[in-house]
Amino acid sequence: MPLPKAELHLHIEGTLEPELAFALAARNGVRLPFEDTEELRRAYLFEDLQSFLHLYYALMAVLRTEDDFAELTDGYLARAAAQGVRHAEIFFDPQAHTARGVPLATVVEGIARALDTSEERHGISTRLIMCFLRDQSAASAMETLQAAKPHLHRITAVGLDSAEAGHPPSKFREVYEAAGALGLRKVAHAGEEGPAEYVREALDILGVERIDHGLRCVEDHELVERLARERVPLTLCPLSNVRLKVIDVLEEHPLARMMDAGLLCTVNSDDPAYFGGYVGDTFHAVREALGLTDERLRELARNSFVAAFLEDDEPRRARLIAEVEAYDFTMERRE
Ligand SMILES: Nc1ncnc2[nH]cnc12
Ligand SMILES: [Zn+2]
Repeated sequence: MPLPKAELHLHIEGTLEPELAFALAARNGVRLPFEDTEELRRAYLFEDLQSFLHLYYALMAVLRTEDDFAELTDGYLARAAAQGVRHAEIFFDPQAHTARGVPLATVVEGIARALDTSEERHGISTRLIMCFLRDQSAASAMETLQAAKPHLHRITAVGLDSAEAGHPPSKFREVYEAAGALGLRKVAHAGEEGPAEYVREALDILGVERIDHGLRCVEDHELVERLARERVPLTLCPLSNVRLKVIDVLEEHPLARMMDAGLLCTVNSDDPAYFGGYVGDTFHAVREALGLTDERLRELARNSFVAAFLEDDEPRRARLIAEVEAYDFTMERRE
C-alpha cells in the first residue's frame, strides 16, 4: 500500500496522456500534427516553461465534449489512486477552452461528473481550482470569473498559471479581490520562472493562502524566513522543475534544504503526462535523488493534508493524517 498523500498542484489538462489524446482526436475529427503516440512522446523535450506551454495548449484541441473532460479526469483519478492519492485539488484552465469555442459549462460539468464519483470509485476526495492565464489580460480573467458564477458551487478556489515572467501577480489584484468577495479561496503560481518578488506580491497583493511552486523564494533569505514563520504551504513540483529546466538535475533540487529551513513543503506532479511521473513516482524520485529519509517522506505526506482545503471536513483531514502517522514504510518496499 503506497503512502497516503494529497495532490495540491495538478493541472487536469496536463494529465492528457498521448494515448487518450489520439483516441479523442479520432473521436472528434481533430488532426494532430504528430503521426502517432511515439512521435508525440518524442516532442516532450522542453527548453523552458514556454516551450512546454506551446504543446500543452496545442494538444487541448482534442478536448471538446463533456464526456472528454469526464474521461480525462476519471483517468487521472484512477492513476492517482494507484499511487496513494486520497485527496486531490485539481486546476483547470477555462480560458484555454473558451478561446477555442468550448463553453465553460462543458468544461466544468465534464470535470465535475468525474469528481462527483471520485470518492466512491477511487477513494479520493476532491476540490476544483479555476486558474486564470496570467499571459492573458486582467479583463479576460475578470470575464472568466463572472462567467463562472453559475458554477461556483463546484469551485473552491482561484489560481494563476501560464507564462510567468513579465506577468506579475499585481496585474490580477482586482480579479482576486472579486474572487474573494465571491467566497473563493486563493492560490497562485509564483516563483517558478519568475522572481522571489512575485511570491511576495502573491501574498501581499493577492492574499493567497498557498504558493504554487515558490521555488525561487530560496534566493531571498528574508522571504524564506517569513514563509516558514507564517507556515505558508508551497506546492513544489520537482520533476516539472527538471523537465522545464528551472533546475539542471533532480539531485540539485533545494527541496531538502527548504524543509530544513522550516518551510511547509508539499510535493506534486504539475503536468504528469508531460513530465515523466505521477505524484507517487515523484515521491520515489526525490527519495532516491535527495536521499530523503522515511521521516522526511512522512513529513511531506502530512504537509499535503495540512495544506489541503479540507476545512469543511476536518474529520477526514484528521483521519488521513492519522494514516500517515501510522504508515509502515516496509509495506511500500514489499510491493
Ligand atoms: N508548470 C506550469 N507553470 C505555469 N503554468 C502551467 N500550466 C500548466 N503547467 C504549468
Ligand atoms: Zn503548475
